[in-house]
Amino acid sequence: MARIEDIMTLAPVIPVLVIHDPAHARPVAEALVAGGLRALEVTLRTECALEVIAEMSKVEGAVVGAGTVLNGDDLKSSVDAGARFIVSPGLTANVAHAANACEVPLLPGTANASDIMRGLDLGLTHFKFFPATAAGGIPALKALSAPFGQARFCPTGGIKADTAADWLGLPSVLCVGGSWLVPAGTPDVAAITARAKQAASLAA
Ligand SMILES: O=C(O)C(=O)C[C@H](O)[C@H](O)COP(=O)(O)O
Repeated sequence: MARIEDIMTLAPVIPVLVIHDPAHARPVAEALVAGGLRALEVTLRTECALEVIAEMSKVEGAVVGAGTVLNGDDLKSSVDAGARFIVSPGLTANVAHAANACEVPLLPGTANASDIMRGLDLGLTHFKFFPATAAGGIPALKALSAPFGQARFCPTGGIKADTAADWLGLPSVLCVGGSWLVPAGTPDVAAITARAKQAASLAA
């Protein structure tokens, strides 16, 4: 089983993907991998998300995970579809236990000290910080990182191409997540690869 830190350090940015058409899965994944982003988070926000996970998993170099995983059932169907890591907007014992049972790395969302302490109790040390900008931005994550020296984060929510580097400058941040790489609509693969290259070149 891979460790979540191995997934988080594949590249400085994890694209958060909302894909409405399974036909877009492979071109989008190929464009992102070509730009240097290998860990891809497919959110379970669309009907076809599990199919998209299966399709993207066929792309060489792609390490495809599921996002918006809200419970154990979501987690199990994502793993069955081929997800190699799991991202959740929050942290519940239900999802953490399901991840252990399925032996899949988990990146659960935390927004405050109590969330992080619940995660530490469950044996977790790597967390999403969500919603990063709305939950207080960089000052909030700096303050939260102080008492939790062992914790490492992937801030997500409101981060864009021009703010990612500031977050990546924090010692507790291994990578950031964001949906800016693949805007809604028919994918422009050249533009996606260009954005991915820019993101991949950021210092983690
Ligand atoms: O769907 C999930 O599992 C989430 O937790 C939310 C997403 O990670 C953010 O919505 C991405 O944020 P933006 O980059 O601001 O679009």
